[in-house]
Amino acid sequence: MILGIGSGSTIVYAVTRLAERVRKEGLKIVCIPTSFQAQQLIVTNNLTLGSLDTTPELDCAIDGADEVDDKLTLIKGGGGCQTQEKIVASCARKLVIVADSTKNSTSLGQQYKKIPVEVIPLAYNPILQRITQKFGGTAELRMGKMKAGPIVSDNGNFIVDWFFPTGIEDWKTVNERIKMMPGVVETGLFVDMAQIAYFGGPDGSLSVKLAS
Ligand SMILES: O=C(CO)[C@H](O)[C@H](O)COP(=O)(O)O
Repeated sequence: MILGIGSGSTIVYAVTRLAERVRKEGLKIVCIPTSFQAQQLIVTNNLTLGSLDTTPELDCAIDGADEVDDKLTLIKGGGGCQTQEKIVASCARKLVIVADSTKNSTSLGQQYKKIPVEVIPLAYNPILQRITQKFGGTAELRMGKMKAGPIVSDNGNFIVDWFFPTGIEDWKTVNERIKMMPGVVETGLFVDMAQIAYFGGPDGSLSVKLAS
C-alpha cells in the first residue's frame, strides 16, 4: 500500500500504531510524507519512505485537521503544512482524517476561527488586504514564537491567517477566489477531499463522520 502521512500532533498516534502493525504483521507499506515533520516521523518509526517522484498515485492518505464540518470540509494548516498536505491528498484515492472530538463541528468556525493561507513572501501584505476587503474578517502574518520574524513554511513561504467572519457557507467559492489571488500558494480549506473522519473522545470513545 502507498500511504500519505499527514502532519501535526494527532498523526503521531496513527503512525506509531501503523509502525507496530508493520513490525508485527509484516505489512508492506510505502509512506509519502506531507512535511519535514512527517518525513522524520516515517524515518524514526522505521517505515519505508517514498516520494511523489517515484509513486505519484497513493491508495490512501491519513492526516489530522483543525476543524471538520458536516460536509467534511476541512480547515488545515495549523502547523503550516497545508500545501504539501493538499498535494499528497490530491494524489490519494482516499483521504482519512484522524482528530480529537474538539475538531468536530457542524459548520466551520465553531471550533477554529482562521483559515491558514501559504503565500509567496513578496505578496503577503497585498494578500492580507485583498482577503479582508473581499470577504471581511481580519488577517495577519503568522509570526514565530521562538523565532524573530514570520514563520517560514517547509517551502520557504509565509503563512497568512485569515480570521473569517461568521455566516460563510460556500467554502468552495471562497477557496477558489483566494487561490486566484496572485502570490497565494495554497489555502488550508479542503473542500470535497476527505471521505471519512474519525474523532477520538477524552473517554476513549470514537465517532465517525462520512462524506455524503
Ligand atoms: O494541518 C495540519 C498541519 O498543517 C494538521 O494536520 C492540523 O493542524 C491538525 O494538527 P493536530 O493533530 O496537531 O491538531
